[in-house]
Amino acid sequence: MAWSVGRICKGFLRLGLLSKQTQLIPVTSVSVGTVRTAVTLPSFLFPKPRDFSLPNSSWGLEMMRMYEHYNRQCEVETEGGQKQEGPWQKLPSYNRLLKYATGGVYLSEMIQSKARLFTRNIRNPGAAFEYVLFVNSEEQKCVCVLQAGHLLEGPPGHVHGGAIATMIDTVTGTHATILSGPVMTANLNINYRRPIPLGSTVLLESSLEKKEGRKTFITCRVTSTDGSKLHTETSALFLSISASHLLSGL
Ligand SMILES: CCCCCCCCCC(=O)SCCNC(=O)CCNC(=O)[C@H](O)C(C)(C)COP(=O)(O)OP(=O)(O)OC[C@H]1O[C@@H](n2cnc3c(N)ncnc32)[C@H](O)[C@@H]1OP(=O)(O)O
Repeated sequence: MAWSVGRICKGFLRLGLLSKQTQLIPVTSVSVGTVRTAVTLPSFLFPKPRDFSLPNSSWGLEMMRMYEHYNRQCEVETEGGQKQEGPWQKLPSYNRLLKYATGGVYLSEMIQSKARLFTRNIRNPGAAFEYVLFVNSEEQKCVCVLQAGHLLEGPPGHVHGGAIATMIDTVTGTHATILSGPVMTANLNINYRRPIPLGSTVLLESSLEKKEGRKTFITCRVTSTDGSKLHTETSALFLSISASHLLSGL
């Protein structure tokens, strides 16, 4: 099992680099007696996975505007007219993580399970979490543009606090993974300052505060897209873990 855990680790570690280099290679693993072996299946058996972070018909004007604002900065033109990577990089988003990680090899139990990423398991576009993440490696920042759909209601007309916490965990967790490799959330400390209207588009901005050994401390602010309204402030602690810790469910 050591080799497959190693590959899974690699998949996690590459998460932050996926958008341009990702080669989607469907690989499965089968168990024969006690020996587990990797089998590459012909790609025509697999549909191309959907990248949920691409625009769809449910995205409103503000969601599109903010998406384009950051997407434009993923590729810039030099004075000589050459295209090169910009300061931001868009992260793709699938409804399962390991299945589509580069070189992804995963356990047979996982193939058969019906597990889906919580934030990407509602098929109806615009109904719940519509979001896209961008990462800025130089500034060690992540930004998420979120359009909160009608199924996320908590107080009438406003977004549920748990749904907000889910998105904060997703953004800071992704950011911590990019910075530190496999991690788990140990602590999320959220101050809810101002409710978020259902259907609105907001920004989640995540910044590295510090790293101390296995600990990665991240802060995250949720604001209106023009930055004038502060909705929540969060400090989060992530602890680096070994992939075997994650897979053994300890
Ligand atoms: C690519 C990703 C994309 C997906 C994004 C979604 C991200 C979603 C992320 C999650 O939601 S993860 C799921 C929610 N989190 C959990 O279920 C974690 C459950 N808790 C654990 O598994 C363990 O408690 C944990 C791995 C977090 C820590 O256990 P360890 O045994 O590795 O650490 P240990 O308890 O020995 O503590 C190590 C250090 O951290 C400190 N620590 C641990 N938990 C803490 C805590 N809660 N608050 C403050 N400090 C804490 C602890 O005091 C100690 O400090 P010192 O080294 O300075 O002594």
